[in-house]
Amino acid sequence: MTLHPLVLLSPHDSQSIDSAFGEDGHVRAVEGAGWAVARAIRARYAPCKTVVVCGPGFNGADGYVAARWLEVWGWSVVVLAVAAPKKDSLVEVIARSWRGRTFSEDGGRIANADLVVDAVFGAGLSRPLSDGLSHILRQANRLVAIDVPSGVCGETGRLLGSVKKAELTISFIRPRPAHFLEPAKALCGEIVCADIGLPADAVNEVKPRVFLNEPGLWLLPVADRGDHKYSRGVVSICGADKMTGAVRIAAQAARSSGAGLVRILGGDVALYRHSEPGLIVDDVPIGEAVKDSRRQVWLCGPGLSNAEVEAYLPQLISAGKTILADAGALGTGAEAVEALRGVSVITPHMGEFRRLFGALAESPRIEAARQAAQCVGAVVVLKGSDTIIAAPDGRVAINQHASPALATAGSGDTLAGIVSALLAGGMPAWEASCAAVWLHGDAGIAAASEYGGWPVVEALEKGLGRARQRAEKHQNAKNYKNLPFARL
Ligand SMILES: NC(=O)C1=CN([C@@H]2O[C@H](COP(=O)(O)OP(=O)(O)OC[C@H]3O[C@@H](n4cnc5c(N)ncnc54)[C@H](OP(=O)(O)O)[C@@H]3O)[C@@H](O)[C@H]2O)[C@@H](O)CC1
Ligand SMILES: Nc1ncnc2c1ncn2[C@@H]1O[C@H](COP(=O)(O)OP(=O)(O)O)[C@@H](O)[C@H]1O
Ligand SMILES: [K+]
Repeated sequence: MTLHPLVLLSPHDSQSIDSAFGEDGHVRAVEGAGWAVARAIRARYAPCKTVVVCGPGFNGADGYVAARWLEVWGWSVVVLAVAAPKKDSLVEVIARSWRGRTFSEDGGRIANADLVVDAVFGAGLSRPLSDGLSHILRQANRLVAIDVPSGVCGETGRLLGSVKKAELTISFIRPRPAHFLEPAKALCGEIVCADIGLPADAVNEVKPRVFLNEPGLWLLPVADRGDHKYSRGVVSICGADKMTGAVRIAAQAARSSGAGLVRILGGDVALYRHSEPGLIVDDVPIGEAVKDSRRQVWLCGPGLSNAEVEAYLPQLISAGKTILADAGALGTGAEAVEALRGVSVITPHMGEFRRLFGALAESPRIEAARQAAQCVGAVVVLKGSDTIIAAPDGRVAINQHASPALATAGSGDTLAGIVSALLAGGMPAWEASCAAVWLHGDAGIAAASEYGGWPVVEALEKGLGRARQRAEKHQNAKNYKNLPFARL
């Protein structure tokens, strides 16, 4: 068994791996890690005056090994040991293998260095970085971080103190969630992940819950000769009377991402009937429509007022439909959360999330999404530049495949349409949501390149067919390409 290439290692996973290494294996792992750091640096910088700032734990140990290699290769290196390793510890043994110049006080060396390597603390930081340490690192002109810039919580991307931005961050085995979560993401620079080998026993011990959202994490159903419109899936959308644009955008997105049939029920029926000819528009009571067993998947929320949501949502839930609740269906407070029980997916942006879950919105986004998913019993797609897709069973995907071109009104309706189409195509809720976020991002990237970075929302749906094609091509690939980090 191997560790899935899209796993992101939490500090807890990392500790499981470390315990599987045993003492000898751990020394080899640190040697491998330090060597990888030195190689990544040598590949990017010319030999220069370098200070490696080492902390008391294994992050520091990686730093001592990297210092040793850089010096072997003729670099001018000094170590600044900001905290000594614990007496008689493995880190102390590894630190002794560094025979070069070592200082315990900065004495202006950092400010005068061409390059500073931050080997102070790793991803499992347990308490805030002291002001003294942040002050030392902040003086660096160019900084390379080992594992994470010190002060970053590897699990959540939260900052535990004032953190200096790195140009390059080198991590091991698999990247950390923090590398792709704001605010830490913006401070990591280029991410490199080095393969330092994995003890055989470790794979069974690691129970990964966090993944990078890329094709291969999920499988889209592929077109089949025997397809018919019902096998491709039917999406029904609750029609709005006033904000009709949101409904039409969602409907077009669902059609463009593979739904066999898209129907709008109610709202401004006359207007919908005069919009796109490929839509079916129904003017029957919701109680009637839910009796049709082919209409299992419903999108409820885009463009809807509170009163409209109240007229649709309870009936859909009691009919046992597969529901995506978005926008208008994401009301305020505990009652609104209660009203959502029974839906499969919710897609809040941060404002909607705060409205629904109040104080939970102050937690780091990954924690907030995970807890909200457990609370509602639905997949939570917490939208943003680092969209998080959390399942009630604790799985979380972090999406990087996106573009700021998506920051345009109606873009969320497009996403809701895509998720609905994939649910109707038979994908489970978490996989459908992850895949939809990726397709949405891919369409955004393509539209940005076609329209110089500033596409209107209608441009997104045009890119969805191609986005799906790209995902289908990559989802079976064994060697993952185009990932948002380099491999070493
Ligand atoms: N499996 C892998 O992925 C591999 C990982 N590797 C490397 O191991 C690194 C993780 O090592 P690590 O566990 O020793 O943690 P690290 O941060 O170096 O030190 C913790 C020490 O710092 C202390 N301390 C904490 N916070 C503090 C604060 N604010 N202010 C002051 N002190 C503070 C803390 O004290 P304590 O909380 O115990 O009291 C403890 O003594 C990882 O980042 C990577 O570089 C590779 O070598 C090989 C494979
Ligand atoms: N800077 C950004 N980078 C990547 N994606 C973004 C960015 N800004 C917004 N998005 C995406 O665009 C969509 C906007 O959704 P939403 O705020 O609901 O818009 P609307 O309500 O206008 O349809 C979300 O999927 C979000 O993740
Ligand atoms: K570090």
